[in-house]
Amino acid sequence: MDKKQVQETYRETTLEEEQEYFEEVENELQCDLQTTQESIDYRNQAIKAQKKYMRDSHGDMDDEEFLQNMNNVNNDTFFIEHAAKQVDVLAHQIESPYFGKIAFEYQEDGQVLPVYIGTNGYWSMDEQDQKVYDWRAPIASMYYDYEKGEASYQAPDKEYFGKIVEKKQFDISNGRLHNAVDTDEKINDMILLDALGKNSGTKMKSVVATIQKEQNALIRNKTAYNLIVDGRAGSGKTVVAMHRLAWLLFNNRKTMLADNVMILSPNGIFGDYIAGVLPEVGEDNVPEKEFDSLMEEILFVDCDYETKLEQADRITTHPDMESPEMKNIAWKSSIAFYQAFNKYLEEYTANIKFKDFHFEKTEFTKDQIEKMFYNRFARYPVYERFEKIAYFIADRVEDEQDQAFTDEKHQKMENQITKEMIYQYAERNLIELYQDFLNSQAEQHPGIEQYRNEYGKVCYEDILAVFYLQIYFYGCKSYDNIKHLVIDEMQDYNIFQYAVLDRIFKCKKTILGDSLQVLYYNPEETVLDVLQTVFVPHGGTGGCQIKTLDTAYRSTCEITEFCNGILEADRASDEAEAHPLNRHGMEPVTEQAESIEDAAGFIAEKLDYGELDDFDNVAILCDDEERAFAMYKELEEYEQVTYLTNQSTVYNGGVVVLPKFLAKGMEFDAVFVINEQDVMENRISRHAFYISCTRALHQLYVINVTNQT
Ligand SMILES: Nc1ncnc2c1ncn2[C@@H]1O[C@H](COP(=O)(O)OP(=O)(O)OP(=O)(O)O)[C@@H](O)[C@H]1O
Repeated sequence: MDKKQVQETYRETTLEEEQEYFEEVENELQCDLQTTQESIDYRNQAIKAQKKYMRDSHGDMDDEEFLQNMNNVNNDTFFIEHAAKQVDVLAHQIESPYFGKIAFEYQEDGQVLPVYIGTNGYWSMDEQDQKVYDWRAPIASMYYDYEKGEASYQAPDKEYFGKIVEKKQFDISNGRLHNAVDTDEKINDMILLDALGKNSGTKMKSVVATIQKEQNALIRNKTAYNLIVDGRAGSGKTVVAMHRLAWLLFNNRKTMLADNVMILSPNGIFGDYIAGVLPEVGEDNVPEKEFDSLMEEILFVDCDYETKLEQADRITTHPDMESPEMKNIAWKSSIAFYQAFNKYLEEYTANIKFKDFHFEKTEFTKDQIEKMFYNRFARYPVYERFEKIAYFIADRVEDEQDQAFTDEKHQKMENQITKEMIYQYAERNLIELYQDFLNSQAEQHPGIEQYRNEYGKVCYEDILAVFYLQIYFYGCKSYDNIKHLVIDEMQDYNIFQYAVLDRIFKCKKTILGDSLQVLYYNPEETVLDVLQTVFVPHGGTGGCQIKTLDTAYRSTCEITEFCNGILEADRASDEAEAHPLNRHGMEPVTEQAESIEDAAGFIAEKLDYGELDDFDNVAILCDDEERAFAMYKELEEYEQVTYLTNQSTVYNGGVVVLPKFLAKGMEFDAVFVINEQDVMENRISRHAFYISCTRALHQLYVINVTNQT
């Protein structure tokens, strides 16, 4: 650790001194940018020359020389790709190299280290000095965690203690230092409020300069295997998720690349919405997937099944919790049902009837197979155990035939043996097996045996259980390269989905959501109960740490309080409501409209009078796709109005009409919520209403259509 400045008594820097330091850093960055750019140009010339040489002397070249030349071209190309990224980072740094500073006085020797903190770090080759620290560096954590006074940070070697003797925030943009202010809590609040008062933009941005202490603790959490964040609407869960990924990638450079992490997202638009955050902090984007496409990719059971959206439609058409549909969904997503199914599968597995097994002239006794199946390989999925046993049988065949098989022949034989064993002992149609289980439960739960919807498709809640069954038996290795999984909107997954995800992604996870933003609600148990059932500690791994976030950063105080009111009756006594920040705006407006045309007229008037012109993003949220389309038709003459569906993957701002369920996780400067039903009537519609209203940053309009359909 370099301590650059040793001072008897520390004196805070003046603006002139900061200006000097700033210019010094800017000059170095400019030089670095120029050198990097020149080396790119040089390598580009080299590639051109190399290619020309290869073309001209193609006939005279032997293979070795040709390969050597190709290698040179590839190396240069690789260099250019890397340098181009560096150019992007440097260009960004020249605009704004850092946003904050602390000076830390070490307890052990009294030396003071000034630490400038930026979106990316900067190491000066000339001075061999860390001019700017990346916000993810261990020492930078103190900037978010402490005011002036005693502080400490955990470096890889040990924890360092001391005190912060200076803390500054810089106003830097377009390569100019406009101001430097000494910060305390009050100033921090002003800077945060200023950031939140701006328009939302169509893509999520990084907020490295204003990360809050409680968010920082989650972003840098090292102790949880599965970190669960239950945070109120707008409390920064997605912010935490994206910055945590950036932190993980930065601090595990050697073992974790962008391809080794994955985000499970609620829909395609959400993926587009978050796509800018990682590149902004100099990281590559990470793969992102929706649960249903993961299931489509892995599930091999041959049947027609309902999608999540079709299930959502069924839920909204039967919102009565006592209807047979809802009762079935509730029961089949419950912890008790999951446990009963597991018990059934354990019994099924325990009762497999083994016999002596013959392959060619080699024999394995029933006892030998049973021992391997129930003891040695008991921790593997059922059919994977057969694969493991097959390996030993193939070895025995090899020995007895006194031949050395090639790897390929060995593998072929293992596959054949596995197939044979499954056929002899355990071959079952998974749907039939599931049906058997349902029938076994039918006496206690009449109607449970019904697993197809009115169109003959396997219901969504049932296909999730069947998917689990497949993974239980066959396992899945497709995602063994993933080292961290982020699951956003955790309240939207049921117990089978979590059990499947736990078996497919055998890695650490960050799981974030809001138990109040649940659409379909089982009053008996919460998503937190579900997570604690699935993610139990085993063999030193697993288990979960549950954390909460209660401050609502997105919306004005007025909107947050309006939203809290919607769920007042539903909130359990131990569930905290969202705490608004001290950011004020217009009171939410509630209007009555006679018809959808009337509601559209209200919005059109605002468009005509330019009342929404100050906003980049405005959303009109309708009950479902059909109603959203009808509203869009009313407003389509306005060229800034567009329509978003479940198939949309890009959102470019403007005024957008979309169904309420698609707005999950997103935010807009102003929101119009169109209610064509009595939204306060039942729990599901109240929650859908709550989710819609919590999307608004600055203005909220609720339009209740009276001639309800
Ligand atoms: N520390 C912060 N500094 C600046 N802005 C922040 C901060 N934390 C959150 N925000 C802003 O608050 C808004 C809400 O954040 P985010 O979308 O992460 O919340 P969320 O908890 O995922 O919300 P929801 O569950 O309602 O979708 C975003 O505009 C985000 O940029």
